[in-house]
Amino acid sequence: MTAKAEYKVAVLGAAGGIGQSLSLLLKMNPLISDLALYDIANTPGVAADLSHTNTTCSVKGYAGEEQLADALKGCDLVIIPAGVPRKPGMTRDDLFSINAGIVKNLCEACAKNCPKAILNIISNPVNSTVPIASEVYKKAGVYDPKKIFGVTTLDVVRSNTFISEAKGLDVNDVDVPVVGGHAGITILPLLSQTYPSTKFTAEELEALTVRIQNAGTEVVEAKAGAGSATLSMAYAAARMAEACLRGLSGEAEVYECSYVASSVTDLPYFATKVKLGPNGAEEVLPVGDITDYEKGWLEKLIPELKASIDKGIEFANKD
Ligand SMILES: NC(=O)C1=CN([C@@H]2O[C@H](COP(=O)(O)OP(=O)(O)OC[C@H]3O[C@@H](n4cnc5c(N)ncnc54)[C@H](O)[C@@H]3O)[C@@H](O)[C@H]2O)C=CC1
Ligand SMILES: O=C([O-])CC(=O)C(=O)O
Repeated sequence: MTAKAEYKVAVLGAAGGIGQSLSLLLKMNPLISDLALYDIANTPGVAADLSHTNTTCSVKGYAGEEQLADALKGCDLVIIPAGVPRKPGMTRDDLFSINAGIVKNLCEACAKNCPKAILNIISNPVNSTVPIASEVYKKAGVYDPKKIFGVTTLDVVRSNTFISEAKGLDVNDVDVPVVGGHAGITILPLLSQTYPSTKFTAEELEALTVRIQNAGTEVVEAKAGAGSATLSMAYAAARMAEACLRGLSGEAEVYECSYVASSVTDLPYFATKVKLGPNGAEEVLPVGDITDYEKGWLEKLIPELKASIDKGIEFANKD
């Protein structure tokens, strides 16, 4: 099925490291008719630059809070990579003090100007920023749990890459579900569910699991103070955006792992595979059969993820 270019997508934080690369990938997506690039500054330049590429999508830059409403009006999908990235030695939770307020303000504007749009939240700590966004939408009376997604696609992209390299598989065939959240031990790759079915030794399991959990830090350390993953994140966010738009367009059987409102565990938010459709998250799939090794990680991650969720909910409701 070939869907037409008919969707308006906004990127909030579009002049940043992720924002610029992601905007380029979105400009190449045939499903998108209008791309709105918003940031506190520099988006007119990014938009002028991108507007010279000969793809169908039209692009416009919006800079400063007074232009945010116009950027959001009529949007089908809003992607949020606004906020500060990590430096070596920091955890994602160390970004909370700055990014929580940024995400809260941007989500207030989304709830007002495009309440029915799908939200893809990239800004860290995702484990807390998704609960913040949801609380903002509840307060505004427009909450729809099917529409708010924490972007954890990079964890899947990394798992597919590392496992295909370790096992000599064609990376295009490999699919590894990643559940839980998006920080340290809350990232739980389910290697026992690797497609195609693959056997791992205990040592391989431990090394791959820990590498996937620390892959963000691997990039932060390699960039040595110049930020965190931007190119691989833009690639992953473009993949998630495409899945959301294919779902909206009515395409059947579109799935991605994402951190969403969930009743799969006792936690109110949890990442598992999600079926995407015309209303957003049509179905949140269960964790499925997991090994004792994976159960051990799952037990360990629950209290940490709960604390991050509670922190986000408390922040959003504090005044
Ligand atoms: N979910 C995930 O898997 C990943 C998440 N991230 C997160 O994405 C975020 C962005 O990372 P980068 O692009 O590398 O950072 P960056 O610093 O290069 O870009 C961030 C952009 O946000 C903008 N910004 C700040 N306040 C804003 C506001 N109120 N409204 C609109 N824009 C605003 C800045 O002007 C800047 O252009 C970070 O929080 C980072 O931790 C990064 C990689 C992976
Ligand atoms: O590690 C970071 O701070 C950025 C991020 O979320 C990732 O690369 O997975």
